[in-house]
Amino acid sequence: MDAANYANPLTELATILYSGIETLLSEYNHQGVAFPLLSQPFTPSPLDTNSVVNESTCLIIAAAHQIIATVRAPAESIQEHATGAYTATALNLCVDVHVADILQARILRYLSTRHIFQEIEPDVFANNRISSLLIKSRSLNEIEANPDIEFEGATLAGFVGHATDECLKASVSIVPWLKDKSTQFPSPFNMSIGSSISLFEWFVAPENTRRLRRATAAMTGGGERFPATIFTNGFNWKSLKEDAVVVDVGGSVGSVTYTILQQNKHLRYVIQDLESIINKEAKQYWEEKMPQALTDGQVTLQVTNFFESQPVQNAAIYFLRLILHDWPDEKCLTILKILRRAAGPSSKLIVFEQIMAYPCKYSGPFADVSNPIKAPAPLLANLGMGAGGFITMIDMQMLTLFNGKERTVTEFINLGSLTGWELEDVKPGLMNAMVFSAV
Ligand SMILES: C[S@@+](CC[C@H](N)C(=O)[O-])C[C@H]1O[C@@H](n2cnc3c(N)ncnc32)[C@H](O)[C@@H]1O
Repeated sequence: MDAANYANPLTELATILYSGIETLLSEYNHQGVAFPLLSQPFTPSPLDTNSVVNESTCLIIAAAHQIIATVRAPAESIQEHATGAYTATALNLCVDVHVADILQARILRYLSTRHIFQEIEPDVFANNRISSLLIKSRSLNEIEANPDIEFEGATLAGFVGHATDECLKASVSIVPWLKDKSTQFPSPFNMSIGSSISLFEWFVAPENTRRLRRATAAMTGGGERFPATIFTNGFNWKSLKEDAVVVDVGGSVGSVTYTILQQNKHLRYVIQDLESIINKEAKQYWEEKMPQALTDGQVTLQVTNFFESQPVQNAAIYFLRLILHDWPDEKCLTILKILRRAAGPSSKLIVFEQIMAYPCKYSGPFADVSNPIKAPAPLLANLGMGAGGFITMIDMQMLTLFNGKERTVTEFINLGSLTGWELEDVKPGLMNAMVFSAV
């Protein structure tokens, strides 16, 4: 058939790209805010969570990536992806020797070419909007005097350190682990360290203390990257009566509880995690943020292993934020069964996680929240790198570290129905709030 009969996907992609850019710029204009420049350091803006900005950004990124994949020589695409470890390694060095803070390394040319840092004249580098996020919140003098504070408030530096150290080393074991059908190791990470202890137990060893602090900073701050409304509007907390109990299962320091508590002072909260987290990081977090919540009993920190028991019976709410994705199905079933046994008839379970969208069409239950932005053809249904990039990256990280996974809405429904929980509501958003009732 004559090629001229086909609409050229490149032309359609360019139309999506242009119209996305027009929408984006007109929203900034409308709000009276200048569009940020790549060459300027990052500063938070009220438009960071604006829904028009978010939607047009997803469309622009999806179209731009698809254009690049279409026009770039396929061999070049393969080579760039296959050597992604260099980007990771270069970022690792930046965080480890504080390059974003002092700007000295030659390796910066590699990153500047990928728009992380900028080379403003030969051999002179400066931070840009992207690299500025690696600057730690404490000064280098403060960190030298007290290395324990290195990652305090340094979310992205924490994420880079975690992703480019233990995750990168473990990723080398993905292939041998997948190929070895008789492996005794629960995950590629375990194969890389030659032991079956979980990442969380491994972090407890004294030589991994810095890694634990780094990963905790990434997780806590990772929580802050999601607007507070995901948690505060994910459920009608005001509908719960005075002193109703909310249990944050595997809550780490309890940063989600803290967010919910700010608007719901009428409730009581229990934050549960392993001993190493509860007795140190979590205690420190609450003593700094809200010490009276611990003394007056509004917040209880409780050492609990979610595979073994649930000490709080008949709570109004049990919630799990970013827990199920750490574990394979059979482990999730254990966690959910233990919660179901402790639950009363009106207890609810809330799972805060992202839902994995299919890159192809999906029209089953909760399809609207699974693919919230309608993707115009010829974009992928999950918007490719415009929306599906982050969750598929985290999915690989979960596979590497835990043999865990990001799940589709169907997979969440199935986990619930096997353990006595029925999915009754899903709130859309950057992260979804899935509300299950006990059946
Ligand atoms: C990905 S983090 C999520 C933390 C928290 N829910 C959040 O969103 O900030 C997973 C948490 O599960 C905790 N954890 C791992 N195994 C556990 C277990 N067996 N019992 C209780 N908590 C556990 C870890 O210590 C860690 O804090």
